[in-house]
Amino acid sequence: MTAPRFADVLIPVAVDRPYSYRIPAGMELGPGDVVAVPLGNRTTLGAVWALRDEPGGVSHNRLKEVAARFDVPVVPHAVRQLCDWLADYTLSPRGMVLRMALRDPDDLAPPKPRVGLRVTGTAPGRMTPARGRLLAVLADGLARAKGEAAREAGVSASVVDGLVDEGVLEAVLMPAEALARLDPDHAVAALNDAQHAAALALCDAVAARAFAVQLLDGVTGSGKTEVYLEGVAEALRQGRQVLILVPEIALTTQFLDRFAARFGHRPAAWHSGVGTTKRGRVWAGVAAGEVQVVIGARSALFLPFQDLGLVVVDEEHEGAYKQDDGVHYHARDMAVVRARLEDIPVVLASATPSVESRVNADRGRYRRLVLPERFGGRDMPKIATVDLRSAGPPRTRWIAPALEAEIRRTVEAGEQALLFLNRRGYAPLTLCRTCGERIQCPNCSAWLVDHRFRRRLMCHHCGFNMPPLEHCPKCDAVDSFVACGPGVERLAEECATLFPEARLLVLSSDMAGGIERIRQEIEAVARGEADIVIGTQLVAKGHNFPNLALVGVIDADLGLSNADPRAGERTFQLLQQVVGRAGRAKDGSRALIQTHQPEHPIIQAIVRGDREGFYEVEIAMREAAMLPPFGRLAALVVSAEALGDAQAYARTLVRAVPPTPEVKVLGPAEAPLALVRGRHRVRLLARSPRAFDLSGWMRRWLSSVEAPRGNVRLEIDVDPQSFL
Ligand SMILES: Nc1ncnc2c1ncn2[C@@H]1O[C@H](COP(=O)(O)OP(=O)(O)OP(=O)(O)O)[C@@H](O)[C@H]1O
Ligand SMILES: [Zn+2]
Repeated sequence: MTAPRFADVLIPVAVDRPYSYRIPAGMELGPGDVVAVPLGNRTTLGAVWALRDEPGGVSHNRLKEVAARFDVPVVPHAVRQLCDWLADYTLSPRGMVLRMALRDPDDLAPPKPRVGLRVTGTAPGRMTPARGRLLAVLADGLARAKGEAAREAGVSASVVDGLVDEGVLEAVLMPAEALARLDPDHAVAALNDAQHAAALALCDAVAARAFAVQLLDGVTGSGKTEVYLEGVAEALRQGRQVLILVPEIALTTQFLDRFAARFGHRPAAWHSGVGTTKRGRVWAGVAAGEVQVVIGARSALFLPFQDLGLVVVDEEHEGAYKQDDGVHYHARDMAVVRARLEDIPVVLASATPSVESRVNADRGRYRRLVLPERFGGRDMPKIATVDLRSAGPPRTRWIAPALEAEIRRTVEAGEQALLFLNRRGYAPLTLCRTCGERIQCPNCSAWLVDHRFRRRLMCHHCGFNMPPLEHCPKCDAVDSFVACGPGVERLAEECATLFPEARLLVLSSDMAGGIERIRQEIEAVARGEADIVIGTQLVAKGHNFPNLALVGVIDADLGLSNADPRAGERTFQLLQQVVGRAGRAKDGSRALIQTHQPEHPIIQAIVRGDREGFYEVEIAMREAAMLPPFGRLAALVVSAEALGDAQAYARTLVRAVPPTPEVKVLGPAEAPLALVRGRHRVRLLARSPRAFDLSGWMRRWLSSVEAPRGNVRLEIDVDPQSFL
């Protein structure tokens, strides 16, 4: 057999098809190899998608040659299949999907050899206390990195340099740092019966080495983490790798510590906050099979695991798993796809499973593992509503008397209260008292949010910001602005007035100091170093605050009012999660929910702790309306600098809709967010039954229409989560 002479190479740009190249004599290529190929007048990176004896389509002589093959990990078979699958399903150019699965070979260079210092035996000419401390640290004769030695001895780097100059210390090469091995039996947790049963089922699934989806459905604080860590342990015993996806990886220090307590070491982390060098090492380690467990954000789905044995998706209901720019994909769903391609089990864990996952479990496609009670028999918080229509706070205040009394009681008892308000900044709207003008973003159909800590008015959609105004732009009145509605900063102001003695902490994703500061503050809350915590949805997610006894929801109606078909589900999940932060270590916890509609079925389901009731009603509603998972949806957003251009292209699309009884195309309609970043947005929505190949149909439809021209853009979102 002769070696194939042509290679189809996929390039990580917005193209859907691989290009054919000639393989130069002497070069051996395999599928997934990372190569350099000429493209136009430059050389670009690509991955070998297929090998052939005949070129695909183009005549032989015009074909260019593959320029080089890089000695880096290949894109594994399962990842190539995942790219193909994801591109087909989401109607994204395959090259853009590959982009998420490729690393620049420069970032994968083996780590530089480490240089250490050790004593030579020569005595220093002059002794100082600092030199003495340094030599004492190095007295064992072992080499240490310069910074490490200086830190351990508490001396400056110049002290070290001085001794090197005198020949007292010498530089030596140190062996590469070996990766710590995780020990599946390092500290096995004692599980309760429900945990034990669920863990056994997981371990069996891992041992079976076959595709299966487990929905780990356990109330908040039931100990889901301990359960899936047993699945991780089983995969480690089998010598296989594990991927754990989390929605907000930067805030998972608590999890990393728990993991280390269970297995002896932390897992490798993969997210945008990890530096390029470190990422390159994780990538290479994953490909070599040396990195055993990765905890990562959604992009970790594309890592080149050599022998993946289990995927865990924690907080599977989280909206953060949906990527809403570039390639629109849902990392939970793609985790299931990857598990199927690898033929391994996947665990979806949540206290509030998505309706999709719950329906899959009810239909028997997923196996449901239930933890019905909190670990240690802890009570769920006692939940009550505050009817804002009759028992609300005085004007321009947001904390009703009943909630105020509860907060006082809590703080006086030395426990923590958490006030939840899903609105960043001071006030969502600034209004001119004289003429009624509302201050809007110049680029978006959105109000500017008053951020007093930063002294800026900011747009939450495009990032536009400006200093607070003195004159009204419309009527020129001076000092005429009033802040309307509450944000977390304003709530903090109210708390400071009501509870001047209490230690207040505001947790919001836009705080100065970024993610690192938020991480520290979350740890401080967990240690009990705040009496009243005021937070956005950031605080609702998976944290363990042992001293937290009261949760107050300032405005439960926020998510209920809009026309988004997922609003009900999202509100239920968010409220259930935030209420579930209370009483995790002690009984007697409470939650108060302020609402204008205490009779609303979702609020009622929360108050009564009636999860099953919620799912029953929500599932019936989705089925009646043919909404996911009973029907399929795909959103198309046409945007342009001029509204007319966007509308014209949207109408062109509608005219070309192939007549198909299964599919209904709704729109065009102005998007709820009609203007973003200076672009006008018009939406279409395609809906089909579940059993219909909507992606394939869309591809046929769109290929019959001319691509948008000029500044008109078309964005496609299959299975949309957001309806803005
Ligand atoms: N078997 C166990 N032994 C000791 N402690 C446990 C065990 N299981 C759970 N816990 C403790 O119970 C608490 C809740 O567990 P965990 O955080 O895993 O719950 P969860 O189900 O993930 O909750 P949530 O969905 O609210 O995030 C934690 O403090 C955890 O350490
Ligand atoms: Zn804006």
